[in-house]
Amino acid sequence: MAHRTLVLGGARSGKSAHAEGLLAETDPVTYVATSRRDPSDREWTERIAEHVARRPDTWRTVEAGDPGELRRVLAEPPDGSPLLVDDLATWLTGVLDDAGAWDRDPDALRRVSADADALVGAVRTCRARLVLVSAEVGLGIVPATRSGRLFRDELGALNARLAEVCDEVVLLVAGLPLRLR
Ligand SMILES: Nc1nc2c(ncn2[C@@H]2O[C@H](COP(=O)(O)OP(=O)(O)OP(=O)(O)O)[C@@H](O)[C@H]2O)c(=O)[nH]1
Repeated sequence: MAHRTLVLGGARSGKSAHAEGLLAETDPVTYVATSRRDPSDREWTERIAEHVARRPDTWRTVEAGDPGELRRVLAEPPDGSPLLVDDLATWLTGVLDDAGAWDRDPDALRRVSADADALVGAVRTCRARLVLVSAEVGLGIVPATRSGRLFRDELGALNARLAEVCDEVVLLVAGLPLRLR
């Protein structure tokens, strides 16, 4: 069995469901949610509620909207249980927000880079079975905004580094898994 799996895919590709399926026979699982809740955003709140409703009752959820929280969970997985991290694109959004990096300030970008290094290191040394979900956003047209291009580039680089430290890598396209490693 793979120890570290990276599940990539575009929006609505079915990557979360695929990742959940990989751990369906395992119980309990710690689900690490990296997105930040925003009560003013009804659509996002409903999406999260759908996720919560479809997870087995026995799974534990860790709210890791603070990017550093993910590192802490990877270093000390609760009860050594398998971890499902959903997802690295929202984790990166939080890092870019917190660093104030959207305008490409060099110091802010250095902080982003340091956080990415620390994350990759924490994934490499994580002792628990680990399934990481991340978005593949590099296949469409070049984003019109500087911030859009920054996000696309930073996420593409992060995904490549995560793939290096995972023993299994899968790309979801139209709900179908394509095994890359
Ligand atoms: N804060 C929080 N976020 C959650 C929770 N459950 C799921 N999420 C977030 O929901 C997001 C996934 O939403 P989806 O709508 O499935 O993503 P998608 O990319 O459009 O669709 P798929 O590719 O099909 O997975 C991830 O960023 C998760 O962090 C939760 O309990 N709390």
